[in-house]
Amino acid sequence: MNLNVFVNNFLGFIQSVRDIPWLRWFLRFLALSQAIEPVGWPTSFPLKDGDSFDFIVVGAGSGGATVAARLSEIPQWKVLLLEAGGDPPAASVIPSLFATLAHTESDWDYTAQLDEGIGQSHPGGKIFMTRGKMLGGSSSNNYEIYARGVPEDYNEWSEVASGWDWNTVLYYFKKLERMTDPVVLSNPYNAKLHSTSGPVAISRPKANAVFEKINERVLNAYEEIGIKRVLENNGPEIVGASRPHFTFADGRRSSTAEAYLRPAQDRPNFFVTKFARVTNVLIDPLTNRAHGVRVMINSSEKIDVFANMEVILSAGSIDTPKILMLSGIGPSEILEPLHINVITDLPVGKNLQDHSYTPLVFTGQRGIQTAIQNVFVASELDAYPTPTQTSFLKVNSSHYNDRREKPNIQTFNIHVGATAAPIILYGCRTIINYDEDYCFSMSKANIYNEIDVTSVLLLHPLSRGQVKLRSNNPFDAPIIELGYYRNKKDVDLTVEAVKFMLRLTETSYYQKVGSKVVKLKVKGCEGLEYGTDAYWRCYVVNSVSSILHPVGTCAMGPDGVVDERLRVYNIKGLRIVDASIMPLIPSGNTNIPTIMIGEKAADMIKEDYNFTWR
Ligand SMILES: Cc1cc2nc3c(=O)[nH]c(=O)nc-3n(C[C@H](O)[C@H](O)[C@H](O)COP(=O)(O)OP(=O)(O)OC[C@H]3O[C@@H](n4cnc5c(N)ncnc54)[C@H](O)[C@@H]3O)c2cc1C
Repeated sequence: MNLNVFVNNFLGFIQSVRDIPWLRWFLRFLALSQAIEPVGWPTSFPLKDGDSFDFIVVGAGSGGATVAARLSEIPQWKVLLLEAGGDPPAASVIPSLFATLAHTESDWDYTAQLDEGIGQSHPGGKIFMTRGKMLGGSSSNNYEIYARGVPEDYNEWSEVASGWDWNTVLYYFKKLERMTDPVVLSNPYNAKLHSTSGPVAISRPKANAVFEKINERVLNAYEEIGIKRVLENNGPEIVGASRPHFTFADGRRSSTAEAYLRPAQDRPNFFVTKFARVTNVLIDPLTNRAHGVRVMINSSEKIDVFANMEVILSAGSIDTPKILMLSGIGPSEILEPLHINVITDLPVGKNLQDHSYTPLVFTGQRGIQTAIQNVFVASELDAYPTPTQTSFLKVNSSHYNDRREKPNIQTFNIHVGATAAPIILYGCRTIINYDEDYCFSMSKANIYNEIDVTSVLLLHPLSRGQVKLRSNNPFDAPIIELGYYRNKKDVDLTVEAVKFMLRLTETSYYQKVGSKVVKLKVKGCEGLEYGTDAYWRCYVVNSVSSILHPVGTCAMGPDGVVDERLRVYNIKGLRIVDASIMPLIPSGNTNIPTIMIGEKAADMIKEDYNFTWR
């Protein structure tokens, strides 16, 4: 047993007795020490020009690491996994440090564009579109919120792609999951939806007493405005509020690098090459068969490697469409002006859906004593750094004429003690790219007061964006048009949800502390009277940002890019396994649905080659 395995097992034990304060501190120390030690990740296979494999998987993220590791369970298959980045750094492994990963070498550091007149509080209408560039992809730098979506999401998928209904995908949600929360497991209604034997570790560790008290306060306030409290957000009740579960446990992030690649790395038929950036798929012009990929190794050497059976693209919702278009698969109106030969005209890059959000900031208690909670952030090194609550709700959807049984809004709240203003300013400017006026008005509110930053997320936008090529140079970043609010009904629903959440100031705790909604300086809304309908409409339009869930750019379905078995139309030997295949964005965060896609894809591929694996 190596040191990491031993330490992980030990941490698991300590997690179960973590109410004892000195043990908790010991746990944090160990979490940090094992993250710093860079052992346990797969070593990089030295790829050579002309090498051949059975399957080549491009991108080791939520979808790619999962499908590659599962395919390598068949000993006869030689599986190559190519990843443009390297190992996850310590800040990825330590659960509380995710915010420090933006703009590092582990981030693609893309910028997304808003349409003119939308999101004017972002200089130039630009939003930083962080994507993980390392083993585990965005599962290694995301914010670790655990969400599956609701049954209706997948039943709707199955209307365009058979075999993706809830009952089928639930099997894979359970297959991937190692639920460690005793509260969920001890309730029979909830427990039956969960599993304790999958690779992705899920927890909701008890926080310190100060955080717990704050969580209670916020959840009570939610109840007062009519959002009921539920045991968990992935249980039988599809609307309601709770503390979320997280994709970490035992002081360590459970990315797909951790959950799938580390356990599979010693298989003799499994090869992982890091710092290997694929520029295009090699397609035989006579047969339209994908037979390999062109790869840039260590930013210097360009080589071709070959796939006897299939190439699987798992580069994510931004890079998979980019690679396809550079390979001649995509809309002719984009490829032809760039002098790319069109092999097949498919709606690649279209149908981009994302969860946009509008932040609301509420002031809480005033006084230096509220700064105390910031001290406790350090004590949550192995867990979540702030008190955090999430809720799923269905606000009046008359504008949508929507009868579907699913939530249409998610809220995500982080509570920050007073005097964290410099950190708020940093996050607001550097991570999200709001302008100075906006960020100063937010951080100023926190100098003497604690604040709640409540993001109101639109779960099922009708608007669509698009990923386009900037040029035919594979090293140029693509154009990412988020397309928010192209359909005005999305504005209507968000305004309605924002107004609903404003009622928090009427609840007992918020009243007691004299809570106010912070008047953020939103560009474009200067002349409007605060609190009017016109004001909130302007606020929603111009303070919008991205929760970083782009999906759907290579959608599954008859009008899309892949069929229900994820095979690219008109091309043999080419599949897509990542968030880009989602025909509709689910009711919640997108990491776990993407891992589910990886699990199901692996089984479908095994079936297609007559290996049944259930
Ligand atoms: C900052 C952030 C916070 C988020 N928070 C949450 C959250 O709290 N909960 C949640 O559920 N979801 C969250 N998400 C979303 C979720 O993580 C993603 O939807 C999911 O990881 C997407 O998986 P994927 O496989 O499609 O892409 P990725 O996981 O991004 O994987 C793509 C992989 O392909 C590699 N790649 C790309 N191009 C190439 C190339 N040309 N050659 C070789 N390799 C390449 C990339 O480096 C990457 O490793 C967040 C995302 C981000 C970025």
